[in-house]
Amino acid sequence: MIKLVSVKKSYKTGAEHTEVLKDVSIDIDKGKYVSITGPSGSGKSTLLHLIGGLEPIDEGEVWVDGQPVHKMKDNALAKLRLEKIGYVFQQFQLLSTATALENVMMPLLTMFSSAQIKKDAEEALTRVGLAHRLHHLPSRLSGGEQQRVAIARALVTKPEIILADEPTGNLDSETGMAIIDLIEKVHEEDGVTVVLITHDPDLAKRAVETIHVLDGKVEQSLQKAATV
Ligand SMILES: Nc1ncnc2c1ncn2[C@@H]1O[C@H](COP(=O)(O)OP(=O)(O)OP(=O)(O)O)[C@@H](O)[C@H]1O
Repeated sequence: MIKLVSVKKSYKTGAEHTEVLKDVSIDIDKGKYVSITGPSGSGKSTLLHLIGGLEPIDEGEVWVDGQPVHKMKDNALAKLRLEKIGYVFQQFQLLSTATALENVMMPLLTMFSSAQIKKDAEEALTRVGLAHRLHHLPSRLSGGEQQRVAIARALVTKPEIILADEPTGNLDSETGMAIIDLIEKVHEEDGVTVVLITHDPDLAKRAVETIHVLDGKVEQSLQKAATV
């Protein structure tokens, strides 16, 4: 489902040149639940951005569902992202002036009629336990509720892949665990491929495989005691 072949990625800021990923190859099968771990600044978010086609690579190949992300033009990439990928971020990234319902309707705006969009968004919010919060602005929701809205927004297009960048990073441990339970439920029920960045070793162990990022290289390994 996701394949990176000998990928290199660096950033230039003024005279500074940071080589973030040096020679990265990974292979994630359809329906797998994979965690990404590694020290701060090691390149975990960069790796997730490359998988999601959010940033260009310097060298190598990125394949998502058989499509060559490294060769695709902006329009084709936008279509791939919309149809295949749901993102969940640490900072929720909700539009503050839009209600929960409007935030979840947004990814669908170019796709369907308005009645269908509203129905799908309501269903997604109901699925994450927020049927009673449809018309709340993000500022009137708790952190955990805001992350549920973000998950509903990721799910509303029925993606095959969920990319989650530290989704529990801004939440207390109990709320964070409820969010992980929700992501795992979606993974199990829908067979969605999940790639999740986490600093928490216990959370990382719940995935079937772990990709550890260190010094620009990655090591992909099976969990010995995977629970999911
Ligand atoms: N757009 C950018 N421009 C310049 N440098 C960048 C950019 N994005 C990331 N970097 C640099 O690339 C390196 C890897 O960043 P990245 O965010 O991928 O690390 P991370 O492992 O996700 O870190 P954290 O765990 O702290 O979120 C860092 O040194 C960072 O400063």
